[in-house]
Amino acid sequence: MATHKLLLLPGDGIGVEVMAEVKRVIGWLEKVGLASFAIEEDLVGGSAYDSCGQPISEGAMKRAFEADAILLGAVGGPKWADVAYEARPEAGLLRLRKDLELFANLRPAICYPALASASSLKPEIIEGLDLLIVRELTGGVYFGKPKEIVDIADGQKRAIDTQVYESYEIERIARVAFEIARTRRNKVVSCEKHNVMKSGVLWKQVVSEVHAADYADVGLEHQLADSCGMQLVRAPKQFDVIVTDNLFGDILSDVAAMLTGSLGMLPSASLGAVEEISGKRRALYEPVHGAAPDIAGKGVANPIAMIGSLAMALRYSFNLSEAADRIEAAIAGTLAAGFRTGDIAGTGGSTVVGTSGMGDAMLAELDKAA
Ligand SMILES: NC(=O)C1=CN([C@@H]2O[C@H](COP(=O)(O)OP(=O)(O)OC[C@H]3O[C@@H](n4cnc5c(N)ncnc54)[C@H](O)[C@@H]3O)[C@@H](O)[C@H]2O)C=CC1
Ligand SMILES: CC(C)CC(=O)C(=O)O
Ligand SMILES: [Mg+2]
Repeated sequence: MATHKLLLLPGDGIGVEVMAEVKRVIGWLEKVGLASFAIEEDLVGGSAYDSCGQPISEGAMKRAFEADAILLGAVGGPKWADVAYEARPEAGLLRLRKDLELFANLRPAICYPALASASSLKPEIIEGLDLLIVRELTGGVYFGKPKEIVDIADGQKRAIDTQVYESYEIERIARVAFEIARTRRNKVVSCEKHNVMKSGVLWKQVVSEVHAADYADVGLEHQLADSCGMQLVRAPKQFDVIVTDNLFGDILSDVAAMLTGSLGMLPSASLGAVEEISGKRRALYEPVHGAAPDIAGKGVANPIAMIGSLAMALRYSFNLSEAADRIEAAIAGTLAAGFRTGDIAGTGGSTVVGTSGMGDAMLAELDKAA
């Protein structure tokens, strides 16, 4: 069996706590012979800043380039609120995404049957929900220049962020969305704001051109981002694949997370281009949520998004679909058996557990099915 190079970057806050549960699942996969890993671990975010004065060290970046895949917990927290902007914890994650050219961020939102009542929406609105947000991850306003705060007249200041998209960036993310849609329900909604933003005008035009040229068999609808947010909470099951830019994708995926019951449920994969000769692609897997300082250190964080991110790594980076299926089935089984962390506890009839208790339940479920 091939041994895969896996870099673990737990990060800060609950990132460390949920990564601890993933390590146990990795140990289980190796124990039963479903996977073999050469594992390295390093710092990112505030923990890296505390150690070396940077949100990611050059050594960690080298390891990231050498890894077959990266698993990242989460970064950030109030401890680093006064750190220089360039060295803030989030800058470490943004550098990883940009330098590794991880332009395609897949954020699936699935409502597990057992959690239909955990959502803030009525069960009938979200039962059976299975949508995928394809978020452009290396362009747009998160990276556009200029990005600054400058002094202007009369003691006033001006803050500038710049939304920049070039057509090749839109084309490649559109292709990812159309390709994936063909393996699902064959429907793409492209989301931008062409009514007020030039980048939205180009986005809509390029997506339409790519569609007409190569994907006319796939359903395509354009929605303005604000309306798309409204539709996500009005009738989320209308969506199959949503393709959108970096900022709108960030916001809409937090909304989609709550449809499934909690931010603690949503995994993600950030993928680079497929290399022509090796067929490999750079990849980083992380939960959609952040470091959750409000619950960090309490042992109550939901590890399912992090464990689901491992399942995505097994599927997308290592072609270990049996191992991925087993983990995803264990997530569904654990929820069906009534185990809940506080964020998805709902009312009555369930066993409320902490982070490691959810890990225990997941391992028991994996053992049961082994
Ligand atoms: N990918 C990353 O590393 C991300 C980092 N952040 C950073 O995290 C810090 C906190 O940001 P917030 O806006 O509070 O977002 P957050 O995602 O950390 O938390 C938002 C809310 O969701 C809850 N939550 C999140 N994950 C959970 C889990 N697994 N189980 C149970 N509850 C969970 C939190 O307790 C909190 O109430 C900031 O520094 C932010 O920049 C935010 C989002 C993504
Ligand atoms: C750099 C991250 C903190 C941005 C974010 O919220 C995300 O990617 O989900
Ligand atoms: Mg976010």
